[in-house]
Amino acid sequence: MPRPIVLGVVGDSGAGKTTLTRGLIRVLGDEHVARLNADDYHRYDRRMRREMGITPLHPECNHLDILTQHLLHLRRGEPVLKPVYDHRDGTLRAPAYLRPARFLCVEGLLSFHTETLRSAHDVRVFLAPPEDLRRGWKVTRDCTRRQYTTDEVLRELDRREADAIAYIAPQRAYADLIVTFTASRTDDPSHLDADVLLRDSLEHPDLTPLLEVDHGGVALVRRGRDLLLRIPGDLTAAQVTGLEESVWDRMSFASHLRARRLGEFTVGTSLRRSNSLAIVQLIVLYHLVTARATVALGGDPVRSEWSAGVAPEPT
Ligand SMILES: Nc1ncnc2c1ncn2[C@@H]1O[C@H](COP(=O)(O)OP(=O)(O)OP(=O)(O)O)[C@@H](O)[C@H]1O
Ligand SMILES: O=C(CO)[C@H](O)[C@H](O)COP(=O)(O)O
Repeated sequence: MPRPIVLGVVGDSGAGKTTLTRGLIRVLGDEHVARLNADDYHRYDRRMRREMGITPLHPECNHLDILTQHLLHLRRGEPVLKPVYDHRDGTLRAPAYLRPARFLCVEGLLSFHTETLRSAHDVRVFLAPPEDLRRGWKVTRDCTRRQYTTDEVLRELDRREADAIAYIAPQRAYADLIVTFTASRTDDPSHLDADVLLRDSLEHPDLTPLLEVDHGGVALVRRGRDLLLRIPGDLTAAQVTGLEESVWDRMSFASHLRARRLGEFTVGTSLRRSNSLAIVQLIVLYHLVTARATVALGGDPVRSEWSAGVAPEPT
């Protein structure tokens, strides 16, 4: 069996890593995806972190060495016995087996922190929503699913600020795609705009022909060696379908995946849908299935390291 294709999704807590990944797993099929959440590699539980005054964003608060070993095993197609962190009450639990599959989706706060970690990923995505949006997302999520009060989440966010700047933000320089959802036209979370910086470290789908057709304000702008794709949150259903069809047409070898829906997310416990999220997920999906096709034919996905570590221009 060809080796698994490894997707890394990095961003601060509440930035949307699980939301992006969940849709991809639905489309690829649960049975074909091994999912690794790097939160499981926290060195200390919630109570110990509080007593020690350390935040989960600090590299010392995580077994990054073990995470690295496990990623390399999984990438070679070997199972691992991984630690388990339970977000419902902030405790460490008994370890669990994770078996490799066609794709490995890794969500993490610090998965691009070292060169060895970075090079274990075929596709690297960094999520960078504006702070006010992320804080709102985290408060709602932590209060509904992680047993926190609003005051506790806000205090915790303040405590983490320095580590977020020191350790989370610098990782964006190593991503192939940097995604920023913004509430510029409306606060409705189903209609957020999305900016996707397509860095030249990967060969992205050629989206230029799309822009010859009117896709309702979708724009592709050059940013140095990179391209910025701007997706307005208020596209009509027909415009979205046209745009999605154009990307699907560029991955005809994955047409069997086409029927499933992308773009779903939750607010608290209610299920919603976002077209801009669906389009972002489709672009990531393009990279996963393209890399898979390359590996299946005995090759290795091509990566240009020219821009790795070079801070991208601001959007
Ligand atoms: N693209 C999006 N559009 C609308 N809402 C979003 C989007 N991404 C995330 N959210 C909201 O933010 C919440 C938190 O997102 P999510 O759980 O995916 O973040 P995360 O990065 O996985 O967090 P953590 O690292 O803390 O586990 C979601 O439950 C959802 O309400
Ligand atoms: O930054 C986070 C990523 O999910 C979490 O806050 C961290 O993993 C600790 O979890 P919890 O707040 O549930 O104790």
